[in-house]
Amino acid sequence: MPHVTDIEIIFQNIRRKAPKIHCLTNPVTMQDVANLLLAAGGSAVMGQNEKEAAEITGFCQGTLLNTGVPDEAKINACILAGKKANALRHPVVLDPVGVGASAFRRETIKNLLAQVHPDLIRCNQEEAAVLCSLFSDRTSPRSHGGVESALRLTESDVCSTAKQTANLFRTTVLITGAMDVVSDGENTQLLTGGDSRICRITGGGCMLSALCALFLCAADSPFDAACAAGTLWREVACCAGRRTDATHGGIGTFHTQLFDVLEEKIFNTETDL
Ligand SMILES: Nc1ncnc2c1ncn2[C@@H]1O[C@H](COP(=O)(O)OP(=O)(O)OP(=O)(O)O)[C@@H](O)[C@H]1O
Ligand SMILES: Cc1ncsc1CCO
Repeated sequence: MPHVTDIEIIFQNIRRKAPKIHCLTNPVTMQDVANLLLAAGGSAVMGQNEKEAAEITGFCQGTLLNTGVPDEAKINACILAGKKANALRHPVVLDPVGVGASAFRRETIKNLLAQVHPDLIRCNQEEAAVLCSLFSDRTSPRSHGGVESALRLTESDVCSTAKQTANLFRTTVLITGAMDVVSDGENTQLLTGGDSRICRITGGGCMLSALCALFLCAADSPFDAACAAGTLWREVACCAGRRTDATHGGIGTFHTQLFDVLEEKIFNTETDL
């Protein structure tokens, strides 16, 4: 896990650079993703028409390929944006939402991964297992949870899956769930804490993927960025939960508090949360 001062340096870089992220995302969580990036000190440009995707990538600093609610044109736009970002050496984050949910998703995301190199894959346990099965002889999970994970891996299995995914795609991976694991194939880091109420709002993972894209624009390596973003998002959920309890709030309060706490952590590090 990055040292506190390393996280502070990432925060300073974000505040100074205000990175703009080209987000190819999904209509379910699009507004949360845009607001999260603004709360965290960056900004979003949503553009997923094939005719403009690469052009928009060119003036942004990072690229988020969230394949939720896919169609052919959207995946083609992801490929165009991803290739352009690779050519410019801009960081690319892939969030392969529900990749196991249909043959169409498996085929199109496999095609995307054959043409675009993500610097970070942020996914849940089931999505990681399905990705591995696409490019190895690992068997695909037999039942799937749609966009949620039907898998509940042990700590040692999730660590070995993270390492396998990182090695297979020569990248860094952040697998989320009851515990998170970051691996670049050599280093593996477990992240714990948080608040399980995050599973009762949609987009907890989509927002984290956007935060990772922002942190990749401000950290020394994808591994440091993923550890810092994953750790921060769990701390944010924990503080949001405490504040929700203190005001006897429900899941709507928790959702709103995620944005308030994130903004305070990045812009007012002196605040006692
Ligand atoms: N049981 C849990 N307890 C605490 N935090 C959790 C738990 N499960 C997931 N999280 C956290 O929720 C966030 C989202 O992870 P999750 O695995 O739910 O992503 P996802 O399935 O891609 O989400 P979505 O599809 O809703 O965007 C991560 O920060 C993760 O650490
Ligand atoms: C529910 C849902 N379906 C596609 S994307 C999404 C948001 C959480 O990933």
